[in-house]
Amino acid sequence: MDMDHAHTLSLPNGDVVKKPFLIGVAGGTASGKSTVCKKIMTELGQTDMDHTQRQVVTISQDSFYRELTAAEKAKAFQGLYNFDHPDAFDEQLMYDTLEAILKGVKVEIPGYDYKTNSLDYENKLTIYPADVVLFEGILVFYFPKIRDLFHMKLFVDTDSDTRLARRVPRDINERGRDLDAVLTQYMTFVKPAFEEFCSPTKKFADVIIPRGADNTVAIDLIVQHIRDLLNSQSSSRKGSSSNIQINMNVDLQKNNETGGKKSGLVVKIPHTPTTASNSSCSSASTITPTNIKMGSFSRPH
Ligand SMILES: Nc1ncnc2c1ncn2[C@@H]1O[C@H](COP(=O)(O)OP(=O)(O)O)[C@@H](O)[C@H]1O
Ligand SMILES: O=c1ccn([C@@H]2O[C@H](COP(=O)(O)O)[C@@H](O)[C@H]2O)c(=O)[nH]1
Repeated sequence: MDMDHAHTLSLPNGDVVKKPFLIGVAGGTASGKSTVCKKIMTELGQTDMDHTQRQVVTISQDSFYRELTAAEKAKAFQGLYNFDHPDAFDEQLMYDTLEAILKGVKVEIPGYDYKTNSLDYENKLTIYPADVVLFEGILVFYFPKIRDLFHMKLFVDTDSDTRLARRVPRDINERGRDLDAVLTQYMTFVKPAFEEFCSPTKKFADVIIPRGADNTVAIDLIVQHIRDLLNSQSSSRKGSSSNIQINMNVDLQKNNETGGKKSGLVVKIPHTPTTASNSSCSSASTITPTNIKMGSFSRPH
């Protein structure tokens, strides 16, 4: 199989399949990862579209939890199972599935039933070859092999009080939990695991989104970037030989240096976009006001 440097794969039989652009979306529990992904899909007009026709799809890391034994399930019901430890996930299956998606293969992924703490094979999600795939979850940047598959990495950064305040009612109302179990699980596993495994992965992000889905500036920028990407893909399918250029390495952190008074942005755009991966943006023009620092990076492979 011949893999070109743009966005398609040429199969030995001459067929050409899409090679998706893979975006990882990490962040603590209830930080707003799914909501951010939904907003991105909606703004791109994808949610009303037949799922076989979508150019952007979202999958959840929760679909890769390991099956629990009966004893583990009994613990889980009392909030005494650690779903926030990396070992709770099937890393190999996650990797193989993302690899298949990147090769343009149609894959089936189970849903997840939080009420029974188990994978839901009745509600499988079929992922058709798509242009952009969003993969969201608490530990999507934890595993180095998986982290390296992403072409772009977003971290949804919502403060822990807000996250707890969202998680408690969500787990009670939507995930069938009682208050005692939710708080026990949070204090025993969720909070310590966030500090140990999730929060340190923020440093791998290309874009940090403070306040999650409320941050419309960040989401609009990301959406615009994806639009540019999809446009460049469709023009390249029409015959252009240019690679996809990604001219963002955005750090959407609060601007503390200005004491929060000036919530401006600094957008640096390279004069001449290059394909050098992780290259710094030394000769850049500056657009203000913004609190975004942009470098440039390009699609790996
Ligand atoms: N910006 C927001 N304002 C208010 N509630 C929100 C916001 N973002 C998410 N929520 C709510 O918080 C809960 C967790 O959000 P979700 O997007 O599912 O987070 P995650 O995918 O990170 O667990 C959900 O009930 C959701 O409706
Ligand atoms: O059976 C389960 C599986 C997962 N969890 C908790 O879910 C979150 C991850 O989902 P978010 O949507 O990112 O919150 C994780 O913190 C697990 O503790 C669960 O409680 N039960």
